[in-house]
Amino acid sequence: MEASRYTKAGSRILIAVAVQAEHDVILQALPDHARQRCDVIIVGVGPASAAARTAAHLATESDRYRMVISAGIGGGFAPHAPIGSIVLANQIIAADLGSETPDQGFLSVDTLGFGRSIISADRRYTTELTSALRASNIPVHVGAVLTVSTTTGSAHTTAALVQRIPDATAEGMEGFGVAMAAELFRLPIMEMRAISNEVGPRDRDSWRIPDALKSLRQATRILAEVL
Ligand SMILES: O=C(O)c1cccc(C(=O)CC[C@H]2O[C@@H](n3cnc4c(=O)[nH]cnc43)[C@H](O)[C@@H]2O)c1
Repeated sequence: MEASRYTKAGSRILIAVAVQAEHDVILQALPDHARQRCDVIIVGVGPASAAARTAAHLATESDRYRMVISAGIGGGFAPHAPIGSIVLANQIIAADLGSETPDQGFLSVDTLGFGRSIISADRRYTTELTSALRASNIPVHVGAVLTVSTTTGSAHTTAALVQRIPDATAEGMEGFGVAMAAELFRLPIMEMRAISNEVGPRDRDSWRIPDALKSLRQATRILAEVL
């Protein structure tokens, strides 16, 4: 959806994260001037919780905002998005919203005619933030960020996702929910993921959460300059 379709003219930025650790990192990274213009809310893990809590927040406050950002740690698709890098979404895709079939593979809700599974991120701010991150030597990749209800945990599912969505760059569990809520209130959306693990066979011990949170902190400082 293009920016011209949005009608709200608030001045604040709403940043939606899944868990407390992400909230604390982002809030601490925001300089004072930016903290006065941003609200960081915890919306829980998964798209349903994220959609419900973001929409509940916006239901009474949407006129205050001009942008919603889904942010947090995420899985990166190799070789595009290594651990510690930042991924910005150009498209936010509900990757498991559809139907499995015995003969045609996965059919998205779009194909089934039940709704849609892709929301475009705000192009202008995503481009500006990408440039600013690159100028600060923070590794950043722009591509599709998938929202899943079940964290991908096998080589088979990873391969199937990449085959279906060749631009798959990162994976999280909240982006599409936050984006649906933002769109309901006609607000532009961005998604920013700091990569903690490679998407693939589940190995929780290999998740580098401190590295990802450090990247999230650095990227948030740059975000504050751009917004
Ligand atoms: O244990 C901690 O210290 C801690 C700190 C920050 C975040 C967490 C989480 O477990 C956050 C869960 C959150 O992470 C996203 N995520 C990360 N990797 C993946 C993935 O490979 N596939 C899907 N989602 C991923 C997701 O958005 C979860 O909500 C723990």
